Amino acid sequence: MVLAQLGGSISRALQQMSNATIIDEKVLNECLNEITRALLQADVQFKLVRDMQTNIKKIVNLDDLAAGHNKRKIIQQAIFNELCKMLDPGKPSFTPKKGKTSVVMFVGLQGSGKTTTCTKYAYYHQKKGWKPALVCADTFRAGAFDQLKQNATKAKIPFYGSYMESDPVKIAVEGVERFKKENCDLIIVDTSGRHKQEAALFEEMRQVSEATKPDLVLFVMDSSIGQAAFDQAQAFKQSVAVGAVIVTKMDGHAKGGGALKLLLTKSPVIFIGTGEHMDEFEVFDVKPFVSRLLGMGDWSGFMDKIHEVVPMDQQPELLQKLSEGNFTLRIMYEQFQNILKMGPIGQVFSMLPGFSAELMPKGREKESQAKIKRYMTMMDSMTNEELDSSNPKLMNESRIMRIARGSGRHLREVMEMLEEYKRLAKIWSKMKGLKIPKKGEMSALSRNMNAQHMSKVLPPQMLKQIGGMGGLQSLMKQMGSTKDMMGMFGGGDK
Ligand SMILES: Nc1nc2c(ncn2[C@@H]2O[C@H](COP(=O)(O)OP(=O)(O)OP(=O)(O)O)[C@@H](O)[C@H]2O)c(=O)[nH]1
Repeated sequence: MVLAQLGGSISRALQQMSNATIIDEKVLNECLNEITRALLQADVQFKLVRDMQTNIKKIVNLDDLAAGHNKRKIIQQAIFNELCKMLDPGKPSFTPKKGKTSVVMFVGLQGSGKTTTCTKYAYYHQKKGWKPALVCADTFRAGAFDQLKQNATKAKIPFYGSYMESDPVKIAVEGVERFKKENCDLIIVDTSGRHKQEAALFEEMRQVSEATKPDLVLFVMDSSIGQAAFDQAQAFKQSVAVGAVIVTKMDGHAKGGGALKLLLTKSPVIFIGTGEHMDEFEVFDVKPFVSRLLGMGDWSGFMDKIHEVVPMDQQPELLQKLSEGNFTLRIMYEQFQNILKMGPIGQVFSMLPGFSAELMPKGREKESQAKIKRYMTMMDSMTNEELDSSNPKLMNESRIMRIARGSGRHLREVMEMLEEYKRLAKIWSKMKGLKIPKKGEMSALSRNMNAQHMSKVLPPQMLKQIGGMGGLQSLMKQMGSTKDMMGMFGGGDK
């Protein structure tokens, strides 16, 4: 991920501050300078960074803080809040409603990932029960219709386009009309990204927009081209009313942290593209994003993924088992299955408490995926009794040898897998008693979650940093919602 380096620098600065015995002006300044350096290197505007620093210093007035105050906690929270504030454009964009027809027009220069993103956007909604459809109004690039057709067919999404017609406005109107008649609730119009002359492209965008009257115009921005993407956005905004932005190729490394700057656009960023595949596409939500940027996990994102991929009828059972705190090998097996199903493994791992660092080192996704598959093969050689037991003593030497023989793996590998199980079981046992919300009931987490649970889930070091139970309780009160808390601290036990 492009931003991993930036996130690493910021969390290192926070960690260094936390390690200091006394938090004084010097320690605070060092921490803020480190963060400032990291943000400037990430190409964030100087003024924004300076304002952020001033705000944090205003909130964290060390002289005014009585000795009893937990300074580390206050500083960390101020930094988290300021980063969120910096990334939040404030005004939400138009949001299509399921069951009610909306037309969404995609604009962006050729190569930005527009056609791919159209399909990802359609597929994302289709998985959530929408009836999307794709219209190819790019008549300039030969092959544009074929590309859309191929993507749409793969995802089983209806599409419209023409090899013969050269007027994009005509095709756009025909496509939109047809899919309105077919009661599609999300009609996506893909447009051209190139013309012989730039002015002609913008004129075409204006005409397609005027004729189809889109409810939302989405600008697709390529994160790997840095500043140039901004200038493009400005040019498009002059011809059509861009309502929101999708930033693509956030998985690349080309422009380093420059991608963070792209998230600071005046139009809200609503999704990010994180790979070439259909499901490498994520909702962009500021708080969980910042929390992941700082390496703290994203509990709510993980819950959403669970709801997305685990069959409805199996969800209550799995969540119930997890909340009982009996983490058996079978549950681990099922979780591995789900992880593999969830698609891009790297995306999911960073959301899971306890899974991220050990099992899934950054940049070694393929290796980790292979490791999971290996673990699953070994578990295939286990008996039901072994899979359903949460008693670690059951796995004696002769059982381990049998499993190794049965799966054709080394004894050492079986032991490694069992160690991994023990590590995860320890983390998940701390979730015992936690009521896990049903689909669409994220707020229930707030009601059901209390500081007691949180204190069990948090790494002890982090709990100490926020001032133990007392600090945690007041922090939760201040934050108002435990969803945010879980977003912030879902990183789990390390
Ligand atoms: N790594 C990565 N590649 C992406 C992402 N989104 C799109 N791509 C790739 O970017 C390239 C260009 O994507 P297209 O969808 O063809 O680009 P386009 O903007 O539609 O181009 P035109 O149709 O000519 O306007 C393709 O190789 C895509 O697979 C992303 O999020 N990450």
